[in-house]
Amino acid sequence: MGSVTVEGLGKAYKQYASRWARLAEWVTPGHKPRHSLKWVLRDMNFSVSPGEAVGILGVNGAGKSTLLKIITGTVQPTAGSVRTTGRVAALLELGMGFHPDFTGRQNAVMAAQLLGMSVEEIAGLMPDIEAFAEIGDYIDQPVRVYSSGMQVRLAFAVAVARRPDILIVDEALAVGDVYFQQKCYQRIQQYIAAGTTLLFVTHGMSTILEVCTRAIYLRSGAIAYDGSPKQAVNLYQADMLVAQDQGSSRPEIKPAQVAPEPAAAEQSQAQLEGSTGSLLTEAVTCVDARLLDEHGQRVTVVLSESRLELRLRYRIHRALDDPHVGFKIRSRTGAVIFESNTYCMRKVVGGAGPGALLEVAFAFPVDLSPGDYTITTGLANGGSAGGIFRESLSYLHDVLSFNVLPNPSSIVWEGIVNIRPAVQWQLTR
Ligand SMILES: Nc1ncnc2c1ncn2[C@@H]1O[C@H](COP(=O)(O)OP(=O)(O)OP(=O)(O)O)[C@@H](O)[C@H]1O
Repeated sequence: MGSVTVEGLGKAYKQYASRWARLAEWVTPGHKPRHSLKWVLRDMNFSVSPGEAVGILGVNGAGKSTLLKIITGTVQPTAGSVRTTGRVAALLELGMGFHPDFTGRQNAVMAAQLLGMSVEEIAGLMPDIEAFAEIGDYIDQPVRVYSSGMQVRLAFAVAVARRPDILIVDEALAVGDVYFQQKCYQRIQQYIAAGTTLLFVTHGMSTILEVCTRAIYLRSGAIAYDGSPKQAVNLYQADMLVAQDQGSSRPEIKPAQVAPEPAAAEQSQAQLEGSTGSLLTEAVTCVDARLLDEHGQRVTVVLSESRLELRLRYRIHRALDDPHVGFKIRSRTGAVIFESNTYCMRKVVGGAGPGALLEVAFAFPVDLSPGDYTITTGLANGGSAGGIFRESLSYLHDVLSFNVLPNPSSIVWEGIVNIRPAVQWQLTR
């Protein structure tokens, strides 16, 4: 179950010198060819065994999407063949196949039927689809009013409602927000552990390294490497480096973007309602959570190696003898990159009574690689040397998110944290 065999695969598109050449070919008797063939995939051979998680990488235009579309049957090959065994679920293009005038629920039913599910099975899975997509009442609105992120949420929820034998994902997750991405990665990893085969296209190198057991590196429509994810990523990055040296495809560096200024309390509460794993008690309310840059501006996008400040405000409703506040930063895949709190930082906030307002600011360097991160915050009472608090009073899971952009003067090449190594060398000739 869940295998893919690709033999002698090739794909060519017809290229015409002009629109008229296409028309001329069509109208001339015998359809005299006026096109040349552009081969975008050439002589591909590989097989994927059940349970493998295969990343497919390559620069823009290398042929990744075309390969996945041929495997899922939405594009026909010009040469060769593809065989799959088992149930395939694919997430290729945004809301692919969704009808804009039908509601999310109707589209979900149709999409699930296309995946081979029966009406009864879909009815049974619908609560799970709704819960996973987290789009609330929008499920009964026509898809044309959905944001692109909502479409991805629903499409992914349907694709993974039942564990497929083969799951094919093409960058689609990059559209969703970081909270949803983490949830998707967790589901993907559960399914891989349960035996699902994964074919995964992404430009996120760390994702390939974290999720995949094997990687195929495409260069100009042909397999340049098939093997360890690490080696594939090395090759890809070496090619990118050459391209950058030649002045092309250098990543665009944008200035820090300043977030609009909504009432932060509303933002955190709204976020909170949608987030799972949060803890709310009547002892305290988090009335504000925001990220500020070096100029005191609210931000959601920052440059690697700049500085950030996390500012939190809590209204305290009952006497607390030893309150402490902490936060953790998580990566797109949900891994905790850093966690600490005022207790671990050897700070005594001091007792507070009902009605008090506690404001805490954590300032830190963004020594992180480019990518998406979330922040989870917490307030507890009564620190202990064992690291466990007497009472946890507020825990806002993934209450904020931010995106780190590459800094042109940064030394980071890949990874998650920038450990700023010192370097020394000696060259003896
Ligand atoms: N319908 C089409 N007609 C003509 N050429 C096409 C068509 N679809 C794709 N191509 C070409 O095939 C090549 C491979 O495209 P493909 O989308 O598979 O690349 P990719 O590696 O997925 O790129 P990206 O990372 O930008 O998504 C590109 O040169 C593209 O222009």
